[in-house]
Amino acid sequence: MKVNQAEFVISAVGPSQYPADALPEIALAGRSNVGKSSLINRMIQRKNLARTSSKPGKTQQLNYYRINQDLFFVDLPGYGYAQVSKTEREKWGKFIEQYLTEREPLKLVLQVIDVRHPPSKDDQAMYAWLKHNGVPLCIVVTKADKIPRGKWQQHLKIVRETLGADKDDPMILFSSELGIGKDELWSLIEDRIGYVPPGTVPAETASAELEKGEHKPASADDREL
Ligand SMILES: Nc1nc2c(ncn2[C@@H]2O[C@H](COP(=O)(O)OP(=O)(O)OP(=O)(O)O)[C@@H](O)[C@H]2O)c(=O)[nH]1
Ligand SMILES: [Mg+2]
Repeated sequence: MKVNQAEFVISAVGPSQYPADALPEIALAGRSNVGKSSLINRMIQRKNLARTSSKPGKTQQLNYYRINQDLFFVDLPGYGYAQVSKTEREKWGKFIEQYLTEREPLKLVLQVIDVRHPPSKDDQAMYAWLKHNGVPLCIVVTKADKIPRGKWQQHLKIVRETLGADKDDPMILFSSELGIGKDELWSLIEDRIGYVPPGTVPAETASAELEKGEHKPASADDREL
């Protein structure tokens, strides 16, 4: 997808604040500091539209970013951040669970995992919970630039095994630093939201034209000798 326009829309703290545009939504879930906001910035090629930080716990609300008039990225607060109080965590947990299970325009959750470490207990619980609730997901294994290329496959295997992921769950290796995986992730998102690039002739129109004979192959008489 060509990103012509990307803008921050709202930090929502409750369903009444979710945008009413009915555009498809792609949400990002993952441990605090794993690189969710950086991933959004890389996908839209902006340095710091989604606020990032080397300190965990930066993203505290559901932050909506509108991309063209095509979709929203929804940056969720990171989980597993010990310094947030237990009551606060429970409150946020309920709010996010509700979003993930009830939000109609939500088309895909990107579960973001750090390539360097086996998925944590929180990652495993999140994966199991998403599957249990039938939420469509893609595992995005990020910070690929932090380990040598020769170790990528081995680490991806550990991620899949530790999560207990199904073999048909999509998994994409990513690096916000270098842009690895960006095109692959866009293709998957486009597929899931049924994106048709501008200027494309829809399949029905093309076949209707063929039926009308507008693209009839040249007859034998027309052929040059
Ligand atoms: N080398 C490298 N660093 C990364 C990558 N992605 C993120 N980082 C760094 O990791 C830190 C955390 O990134 P964020 O994008 O803020 O993480 P987050 O998951 O949004 O964190 P919270 O909002 O706290 O949940 C920052 O210092 C980023 O620069 C990556 O692909 N490669
Ligand atoms: Mg963030």
